[in-house]
Amino acid sequence: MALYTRVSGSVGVITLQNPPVNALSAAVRQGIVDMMDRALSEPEVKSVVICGQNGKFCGGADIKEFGTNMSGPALIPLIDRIESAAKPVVAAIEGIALGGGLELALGCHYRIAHSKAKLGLPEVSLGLLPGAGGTQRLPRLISIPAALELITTGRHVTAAEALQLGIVDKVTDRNTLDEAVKFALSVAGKSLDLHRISTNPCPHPPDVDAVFETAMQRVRQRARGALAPVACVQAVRAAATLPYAHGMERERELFKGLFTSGQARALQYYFFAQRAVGRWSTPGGARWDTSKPRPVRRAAVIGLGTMGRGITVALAQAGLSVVAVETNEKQLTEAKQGVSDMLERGARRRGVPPALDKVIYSHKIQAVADVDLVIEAVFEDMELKKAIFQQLSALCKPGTFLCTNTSGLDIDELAAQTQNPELVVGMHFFAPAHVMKLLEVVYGQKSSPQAVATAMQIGSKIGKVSVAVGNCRGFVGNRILKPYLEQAFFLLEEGATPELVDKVLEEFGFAMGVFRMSDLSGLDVGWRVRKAIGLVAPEALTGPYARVREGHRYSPLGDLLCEQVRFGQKTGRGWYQYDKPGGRVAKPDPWLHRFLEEYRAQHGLVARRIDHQEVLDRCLYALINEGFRILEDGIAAGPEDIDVIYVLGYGWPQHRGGPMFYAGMVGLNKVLERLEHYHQVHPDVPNLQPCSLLRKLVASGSPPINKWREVIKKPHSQL
Ligand SMILES: CCCCCCC[C@H](O)CC(=O)SCCNC(=O)CCNC(=O)[C@H](O)C(C)(C)COP(=O)([O-])OP(=O)([O-])OC[C@H]1O[C@@H](n2cnc3c(N)ncnc32)[C@H](O)[C@@H]1OP(=O)([O-])[O-]
Repeated sequence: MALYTRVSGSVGVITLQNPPVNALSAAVRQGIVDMMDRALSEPEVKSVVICGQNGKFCGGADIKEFGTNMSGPALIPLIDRIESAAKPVVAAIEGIALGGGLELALGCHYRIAHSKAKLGLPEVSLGLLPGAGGTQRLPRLISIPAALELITTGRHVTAAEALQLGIVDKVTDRNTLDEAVKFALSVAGKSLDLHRISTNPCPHPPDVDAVFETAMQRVRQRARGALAPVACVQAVRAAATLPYAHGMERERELFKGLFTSGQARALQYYFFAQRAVGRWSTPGGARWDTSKPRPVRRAAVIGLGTMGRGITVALAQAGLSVVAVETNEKQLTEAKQGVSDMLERGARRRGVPPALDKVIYSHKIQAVADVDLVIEAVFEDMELKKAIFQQLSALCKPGTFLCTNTSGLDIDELAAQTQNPELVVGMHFFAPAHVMKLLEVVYGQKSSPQAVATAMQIGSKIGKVSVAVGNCRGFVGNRILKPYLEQAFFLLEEGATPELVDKVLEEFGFAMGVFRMSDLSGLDVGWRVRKAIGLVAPEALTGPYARVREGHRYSPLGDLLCEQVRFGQKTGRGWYQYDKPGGRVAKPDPWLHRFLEEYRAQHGLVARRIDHQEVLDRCLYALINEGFRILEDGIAAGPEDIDVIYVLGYGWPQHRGGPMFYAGMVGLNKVLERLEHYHQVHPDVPNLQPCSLLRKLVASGSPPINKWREVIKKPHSQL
């Protein structure tokens, strides 16, 4: 809807009304058309202002309408009509002008923004390009290089930057609508010739071809198979090389191609999935809207290794006071320097003072006595963690939430060490903790709804996407990782190389193949966990049972590499070789290829040619199968939780939506059929046996992903 009022006698004000972000739904578009007609036909009205209600100009096209039968007036002619109006039209931008919202503003003759407003064309992150003239008008207004950068990254700019770039004519700290009305009065009757952006030529840099070539190279490198960034460059090129009308045709054609691509669907699903995870629930009935978090003013972090330092920085940057505890004096001294450096670097980047005074350091655990919440981030060792939880339980003031940053140990076992297990919850950060957007909030059998709600709230306060998950080995992310890694190892045994497996996964769109990723995160981490749970038995490494554990196929390849102190990048050798310890450029290692050959010979394995499809099928479907088990077990409340975790924490390509969405796209019956096939070939690999929920979904006619929850019915423990 849009509301019309007349102010100061001669200014028609059109207010977009569609909470929460005034998206351009059919009703809003119709409202704008009707109200523009009215403003243009009233002789008393000399100029027009368009604004949005509740301090938000417009969040763009209504994404919920995509994929439905879109009705109502089309956006492009609507914007053209505004631009060609004989009366000046001023956009009063408060809050946001994003996507179609900014395109609407670019159709206006003038733009006034509040100093706190954010502007941008983020369509690329939805698998689209600005399809209502944005790719043709923005370069005409702010130059090709600047427009390319904004459109291909989807970056939001502040009002100050928008002014500098020339996107807006004025920035104000006062009431934006009042300022826009004043401005509209001042420009009434003046020529609009220079202010119809589409009629202006597109300014050419002298080296225009080189500009586009560089932009194309950059997006191809970053895109990892995503179509939209490439199409964005092509559309801006059309602005530079074609007259406006033809450029618009090209924009429409490219937009259509993207709109109907599976990638746009995947990215739009992912957009809503990121928001859906905030509406968390647990099998015990705790929910986001009924569980009240408790305010946290002071937090403590125990253990200042890499994770603890990152968590301290994340908390301090969000304005929380942090007591940072490290009992090892040498480590404490290093951590002080490390945390301060990170805070200073972050502050420089964000143009704010560093939050150095938010952190108090101590080498005594007693310093936590007065905090509201503790995050334990010591070494991944159950006995050590148990001892710390016992101490925390005795030391902390009543009601302090006790959280652990374990990446997979049993939350209930830790909670059992405390007097108040309901206050214990997992907060699993991902390295580097001050950068990575994901937080798994792990509830145990006894975690109270308030503890879960508080951890979720802290997550959003520090800028994370928090996902509430149940307690099991590895929680969601690391549990799913296991069968994926396992398949990669098996493929090596059967004849593949790390290079082949990584190439296939990177071509699929993963940020890094499984072996390069293992080298980066350190092979010793998983080795230590496998040792702790008794999987690494030195005497079994060469014997007949070297490749069997608990009756199932097991690959000791990772263990054997660790025996050779090949821990990955940190030791300069892993699945690849590096120039030096800490080196980052992975090079194929002839030693490793020989080692694989000897290993196969030793175990009577005959290498075969493995094609790309098999690598992809086995790695991805094993992972997806575990995802279905997680849903079946109630460890994740819905497929969105798994997808968000996998995209944000494990480098799954966003434009493929996440593993569960991908399964739906491929077709659940195909996933089932392929798993059945591979399980038949490898009956000793239980992870390839299709999970019963997958069978149930297929038997129910493979419903769309938003209907899966209806099929998942499970018994659960109570919170
Ligand atoms: C030839 C064909 C021509 C086609 C024309 C194409 C036009 C154009 O180029 C395409 C577009 O504009 S594409 C669009 C380009 N625009 C974008 O990409 C902007 C996307 N939006 C954002 O980036 C963020 O939502 C904001 C920064 C706006 C607000 O952030 P925040 O304050 O953290 O709040 P929050 O939690 O994020 O959202 C609150 C609620 O609003 C909901 N919602 C939001 N936007 C929506 C939309 N456009 N729609 C519908 N709903 C939208 C959101 O789901 C959530 O709902 P819930 O039910 O409560 O969960």
